[in-house]
Amino acid sequence: MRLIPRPALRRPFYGEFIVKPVKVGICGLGTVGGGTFNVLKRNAEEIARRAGRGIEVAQIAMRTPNPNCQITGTPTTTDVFDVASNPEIDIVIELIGGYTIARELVLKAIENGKHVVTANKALIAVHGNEIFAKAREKGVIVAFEAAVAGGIPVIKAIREGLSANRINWVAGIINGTGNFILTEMREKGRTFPDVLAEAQALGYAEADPTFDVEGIDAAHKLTILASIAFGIPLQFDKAYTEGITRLTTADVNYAEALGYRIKHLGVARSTPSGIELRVHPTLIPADRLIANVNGVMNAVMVNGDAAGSTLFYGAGAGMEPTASSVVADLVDVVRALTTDPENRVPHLAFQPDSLSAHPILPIDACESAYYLRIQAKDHPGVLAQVASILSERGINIESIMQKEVEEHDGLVPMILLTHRVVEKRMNDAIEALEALEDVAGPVVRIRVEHLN
Ligand SMILES: NC(=O)c1ccc[n+]([C@@H]2O[C@H](COP(=O)([O-])OP(=O)(O)OC[C@H]3O[C@@H](n4cnc5c(N)ncnc54)[C@H](O)[C@@H]3O)[C@@H](O)[C@H]2O)c1
Ligand SMILES: N[C@@H](CCO)C(=O)O
Ligand code: NA
Repeated sequence: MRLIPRPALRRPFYGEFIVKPVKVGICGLGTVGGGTFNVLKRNAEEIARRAGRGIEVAQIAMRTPNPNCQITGTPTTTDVFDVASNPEIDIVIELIGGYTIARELVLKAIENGKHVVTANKALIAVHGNEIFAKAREKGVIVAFEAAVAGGIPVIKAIREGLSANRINWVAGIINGTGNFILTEMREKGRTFPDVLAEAQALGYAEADPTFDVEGIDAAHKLTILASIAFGIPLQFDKAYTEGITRLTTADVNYAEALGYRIKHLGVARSTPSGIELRVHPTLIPADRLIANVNGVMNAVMVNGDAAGSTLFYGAGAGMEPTASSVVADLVDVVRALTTDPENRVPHLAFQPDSLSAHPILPIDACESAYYLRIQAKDHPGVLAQVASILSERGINIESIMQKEVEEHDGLVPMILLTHRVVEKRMNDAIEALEALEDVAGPVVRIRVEHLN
C-alpha cells in the first residue's frame, strides 16, 4: 500500500489575518467579565480562525481588579460610559448587571452606533423591547445568548435551529443556583442557607440571591424564551413567579415515593386562548431526562410541531460556561459586521413588525396536573369528603397515598395526584378542602408536568 503524504497542515495564526482585529470593550470585570477576558485571550487563535478576524479587548471598565485576570497592557477606566463613547470600540460587552446603569450604558452604546453583547437577562426581560427598537433604528445588533441558561446555546437553537416549527411549549430548569440548592438538599441533606452560601462563593448567584430562589431570575429567562419561541413582545410583568423557599423535605420525599422529582421549572405554553408563562416548583416523573438534571446544570426542553421535543443541556451558570456564550455572540457579531441590518437574524427571532398580540394568561387560567398534601384528622369518611369536593369540580384523581397517623398531632397526611385542570377550579377546590372540619391547616399544592 502506498501512503500518500498528507500536505503539512497550514497553521493559521492570529497575526496572519490581513484585516485588523475588531476592538471590543468589556464593562464589568466580575465573574462573567473575567471569564470573557480569559477565554478571549486563551482561545484568541481559534476565535480569529472562526470569526475571520481577531477580537481585541481595547478597554475594560472596572471598579475593582479581578484576581483571576492578568490584564496587563489593556487600558482600563472606572467609568463604563468611557467604553460606550470610545471611538475605537465596535462592540460593547455589558457585564455589570442590574437594570439602571446597564440600561443607560446599552442605550448609549447603541446611540453611538456600537453593537452590544450582554449576559443581563433582567435588562433584556424588562427593557428589551425598548433596547431592540433602538438597536433596529441604529442598525446594530444586541446579542444575549449568555442571558439564558449560561453556557447552553439555546437562544441560537430556538431562534435559528427550530425556525421551521410552530413551537407548542418550552419548559426548563433555567436557574443554576436554585437547581444546585435543590440537588444538594435532596442528595446530601444540606440546609438551604448553607448551599446558597456555596452557590454565591462559586459565582453562580445573582447580586441579590432572592432573584434566584424566588424565581425572578428564571422568570426573566422564561420571558426571553417565550418571546423567541412564540414571536411575542417581552412581557416580564405578566410572568407568574413562585420560589423554592417554601418547599419542605416532606414533600420532596413524598414526591420521590410517588416516582417524581421536584424541580424549579419555567413553563411557557401556547394555548388557543393565550400563552402560559409561569415559574414554580414542579413535580416531574423521575424517569424523564430533565428530572435528572442536577447541580448547577440547566436544561431546556422545546416542543415544536415538526421537530417534536428537543432537549438542550449544559452548565447554567459560572465564569467560563457563561463566557462561552458571550464570546460566541462576539463571533456572531463580528461575522455580521458587514451585513445588511435588514437581513440579520431578528433579535426576537420573528421580524419585529410580525410580533403577535396573543395575550399572556393569568395564572388562574393556566392548566396543569396537581400534587396535593392534605393534613387530615384520622376520622372515617374524610377521604370520601375530599373525593367528592374534587369530583364536584370535575377534578379527576390519578392516585392517592395515605400515610400512617403522625403521632404528635394525630393527623394523617393524605397525598393526591390529580389529572390536568384549570388552576381557577383547583383554587376553588382547595378553598373547600380547607374549610372541612377534618382538614387541618393549609393544603400544600405543587403543580405537576409530565412534559409529553
Ligand atoms: N455569574 C453567572 O454565572 C452568570 C451567568 C449568566 C449571566 N450572568 C449575568 O451576567 C452579569 C454579570 O454577572 P456576574 O456574575 O459577573 O456579576 P459580578 O458581580 O461578579 O460582576 C459584576 C462586575 O461589574 C462591576 N460593576 C458593577 N457596576 C459597575 C459600574 N457601574 N462600573 C464598573 N464596573 C461595575 C462590579 O464591580 C463587578 O466586578 C449579570 O447581569 C448576571 O445576571 C451571570
Ligand atoms: N444566577 C444565575 C446565573 C446564570 O444566569 C443562575 O444561578 O442561574
Ligand atoms: Na445560552
